[in-house]
Amino acid sequence: MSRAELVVHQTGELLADAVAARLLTVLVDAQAERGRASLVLTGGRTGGAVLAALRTSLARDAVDWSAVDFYWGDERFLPAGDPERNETLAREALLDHLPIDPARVHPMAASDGPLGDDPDAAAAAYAEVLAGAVGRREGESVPAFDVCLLGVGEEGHTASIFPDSPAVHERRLGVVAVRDCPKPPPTRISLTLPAIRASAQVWLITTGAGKAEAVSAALRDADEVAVPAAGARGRQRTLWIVDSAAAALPDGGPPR
Ligand SMILES: O=C(O)[C@H](O)[C@@H](O)[C@H](O)[C@H](O)COP(=O)(O)O
Repeated sequence: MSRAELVVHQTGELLADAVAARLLTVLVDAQAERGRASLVLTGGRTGGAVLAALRTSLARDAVDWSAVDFYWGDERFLPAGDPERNETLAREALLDHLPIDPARVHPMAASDGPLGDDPDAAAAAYAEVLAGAVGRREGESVPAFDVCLLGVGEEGHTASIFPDSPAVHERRLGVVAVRDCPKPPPTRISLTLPAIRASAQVWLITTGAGKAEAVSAALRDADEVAVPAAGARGRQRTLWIVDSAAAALPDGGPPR
């Protein structure tokens, strides 16, 4: 697993544009190398801002969007189209504006879909999607995502993996149902840390002073059970991309 690298941008707006630019470059390079690319999307404010910045980027169409596989790191287990779903956020901010191949968009199940209101069935179904995905390495049950975008919570959660939760202790399954989630809504589907760690690159993107403690703890190699975001590492690269407020500890010092 790669060591965490810190990238600081002055403001949240600049961060969104800079992550969009960085993402476009990685996707173009992946497609130049093998004709396709795969991206794991995240929910949350910061994740949404990056998608909007991608939509308006002048270089947007340097990517062949019909050859990108889109996945989600987590999803709120709600009815299809619910404004609180990360899929709804991604479609409105970006996907509805791109010439994507609908067959290459892989949302996590909604609570009113064919699987019914059963988050365990939804998690198992998503694990099947990953197991059959292109780009999966021999013997692996999860594809080597080119980039896994992740948000970070103030207490150090990432995706829907919260401190000392069943999800953070999961070592075998790649996708789990999450119940009684401290961040509403309470029921979610989430990739686990082993699934996240199958990624070539993991980018944790966060802004605001409220995240500074979590950023600092993770960059100081906090235990992943206490700070799940600390366990989100890519095989090739792990980037913590934050704004100045999230990079500065209350005493004004840098995170490390
Ligand atoms: O479904 C979700 O809520 C997200 O996946 C979650 O992990 C989010 O990314 C973080 O809580 C950060 O959210 P903000 O960027 O809004 O602070």
